[in-house]
Amino acid sequence: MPEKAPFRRVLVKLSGEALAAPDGYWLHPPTLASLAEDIASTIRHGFEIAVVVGGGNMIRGARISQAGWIDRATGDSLGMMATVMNSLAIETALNAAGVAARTMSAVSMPTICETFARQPALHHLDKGQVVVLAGGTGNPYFTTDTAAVLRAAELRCDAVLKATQVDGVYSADPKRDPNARRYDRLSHDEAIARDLKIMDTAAFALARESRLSIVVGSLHPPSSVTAILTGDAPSTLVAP
Ligand SMILES: Nc1ncnc2c1ncn2[C@@H]1O[C@H](COP(=O)(O)OP(=O)(O)OP(=O)(O)O)[C@@H](O)[C@H]1O
Ligand SMILES: O=c1ccn([C@@H]2O[C@H](COP(=O)(O)O)[C@@H](O)[C@H]2O)c(=O)[nH]1
Repeated sequence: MPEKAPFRRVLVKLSGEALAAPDGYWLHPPTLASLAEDIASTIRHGFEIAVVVGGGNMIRGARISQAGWIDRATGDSLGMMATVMNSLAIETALNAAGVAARTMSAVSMPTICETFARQPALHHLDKGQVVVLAGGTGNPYFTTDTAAVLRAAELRCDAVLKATQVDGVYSADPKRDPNARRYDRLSHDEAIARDLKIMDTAAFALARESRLSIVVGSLHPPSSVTAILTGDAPSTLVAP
């Protein structure tokens, strides 16, 4: 059991950009290896980990459909497939780091990975394996933030950790507003009412309904998934 953290089973939401080179797109093997080592360290600290990864290093359906050559639903299908590619890359890096990991996709691809089903996923987690949940919710017009909250609720996680580019939730986007101030803690109601765009409203609303805590922190050193979960790096807690 972790010493400082009040959580044991945590769903880690990684943005797709977390898998890319600092100034690039696609997949960056050294970045993947260091991410896998970070997750391996959380397991040594006693956490049980599920992972959802976004697709922003490859495709976002809303963005590519804006150009007009592809409709939104098809663009979102491409985005969901990007998350499967990212998930398989993380699974590979985790296995190389000595962590048993398996990808389960909401979009059925039986020759490539398991299809997501709740009971087998719970079984894998109970055995201490990392479950990498691919394909978002399996439906267009959603995001992987919403998928993360959905799966965390289904898989009895204690919290979602959104590991991202910034070290918490701010009063405004800190990349745009230098006067934005960071919250240590706020409620789901406050996050929704203040339209704090760190996660989409659907994700916050589902977390509120499921009474699920969301922790937001940075992936950039000296912060890390492990440091956030052990309380050794700053973060914001969104909780009832
Ligand atoms: N109120 C806010 N507090 C903190 N960050 C904010 C806020 N509003 C917007 N942001 C921005 O949100 C970004 C976090 O979103 P991030 O790119 O990690 O997720 P994402 O868009 O879900 O990624 P992906 O699509 O790859 O999963 C931060 O980099 C930050 O600039
Ligand atoms: O449930 C979902 C989740 C995701 N998508 C599509 O995938 C991309 C990538 O996900 P991000 O959360 O933006 O990183 C997203 O833009 C959607 O196009 C989806 O359709 N359904």
